[in-house]
Amino acid sequence: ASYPTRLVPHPPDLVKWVKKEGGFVHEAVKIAQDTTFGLGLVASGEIPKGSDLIVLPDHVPLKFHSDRQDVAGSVLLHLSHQVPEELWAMKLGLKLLQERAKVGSFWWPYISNLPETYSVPIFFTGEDIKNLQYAPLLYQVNKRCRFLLEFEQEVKNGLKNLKLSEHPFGGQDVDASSLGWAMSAVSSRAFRLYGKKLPDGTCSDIPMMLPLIDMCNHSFDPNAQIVQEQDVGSSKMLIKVVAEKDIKQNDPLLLNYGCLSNDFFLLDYGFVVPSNPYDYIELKYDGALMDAASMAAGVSSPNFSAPAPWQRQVLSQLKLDGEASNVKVIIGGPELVEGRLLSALRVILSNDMELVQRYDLNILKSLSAEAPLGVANEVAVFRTIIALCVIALGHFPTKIMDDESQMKQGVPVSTELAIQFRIQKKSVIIDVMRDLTKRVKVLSSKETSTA
Ligand SMILES: C[S@@+](CC[C@H](N)C(=O)[O-])C[C@H]1O[C@@H](n2cnc3c(N)ncnc32)[C@H](O)[C@@H]1O
Repeated sequence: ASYPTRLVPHPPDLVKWVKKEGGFVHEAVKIAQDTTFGLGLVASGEIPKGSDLIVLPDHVPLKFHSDRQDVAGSVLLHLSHQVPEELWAMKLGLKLLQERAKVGSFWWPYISNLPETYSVPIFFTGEDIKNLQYAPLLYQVNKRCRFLLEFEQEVKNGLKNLKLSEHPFGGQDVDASSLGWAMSAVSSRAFRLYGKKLPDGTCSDIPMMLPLIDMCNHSFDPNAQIVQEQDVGSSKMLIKVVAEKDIKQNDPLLLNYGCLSNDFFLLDYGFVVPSNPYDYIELKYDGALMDAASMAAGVSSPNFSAPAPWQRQVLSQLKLDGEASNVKVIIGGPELVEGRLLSALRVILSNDMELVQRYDLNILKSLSAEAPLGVANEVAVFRTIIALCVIALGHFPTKIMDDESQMKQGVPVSTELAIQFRIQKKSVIIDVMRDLTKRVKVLSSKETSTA
């Protein structure tokens, strides 16, 4: 359990503040320390399904808004334009930093209740980043770290020579570490909700920080959910948390943050979900790798490196070959084997062009389509994927057993998170291997019983 300290030692009472601002908080909703996930919301009594738990009026959420009329506003807007879209949390983070620095900010009761530190990997030591042992995440972490260092320079340049009255951060120094704090505060707590109605009737999707609501921890089996409603008699939106189930006394109030892989849980929220059904590993669809795997699986002279023209055609339909190709494929998650990889293997391991062309590609992509190109083909496909899994496991420098004994020795929080993360990635691979081994057994018994 970790209990990050808050920005100030004794922050104001958030529940009282939300009520004072015209919001509603169910009398049985309390902030509690006793969860394993830091602070959380807990029911102090029974709450029936359908009850409103928290209602926030429109002016309480913190959104990116910048007044271009004043200099400070336009400086902030200019800086925000330099943040790439995928790092939207940094954009709202600029607003958060501005409010954090402002004396008498409307949001101070909220901001002072935010954690002082975050366990996201941008704050890991170089050693712990390596401890993740998984290249796609290392890449993302390094990208974010690089961005923060470059953005620090942009911000410093943008703030140079400004008068105090024009300074968006009240004259305070802003560096990579404070930018990282703000980005993590937002990525771990903001929700993307409907913004204003656009002229075409659709709604824009805007990130916002929701005071008090963001004290709810995550579960894939939540008992509460966020809903947006039009306020009666006005055009303003209310944001509510509603009980999705009957809630018992002492139950934590839990929201589903999204069906995300552990890469995103760790990068954005600083935690890892054990046995996460949405976790997966990324592989590259590469002819040489596929040949190696299928040979290890007992296929004699596979032709992944030199597919026949009709097979290449299918590969390019699957965007695994040709100009606009995307060779990143995934194993694990709800699909178990990405449809593009499964169908590519089925097609390349078949030499029956006519049979392949009889099928819709969507059927060939589906694991529930039973051995569409024959049992022998399906067995070769599954064995090849199992061999791919063995190769992928071999890329991790340690085994799960080593990881577990390292954890038992007692390690710092960030090392523990890195080890948990890589244990989960390896478990995803092992689970896929187990599942496919079972399928191979079933298929082989079918083959022998029909033989
Ligand atoms: C929206 S905040 C929830 C309130 C937070 N616990 C606090 O102390 O302010 C999200 C953070 O809570 C923690 N958290 C939420 N759900 C979690 C879970 N299922 N497992 C581990 N940590 C969790 C993580 O630190 C995450 O970044």
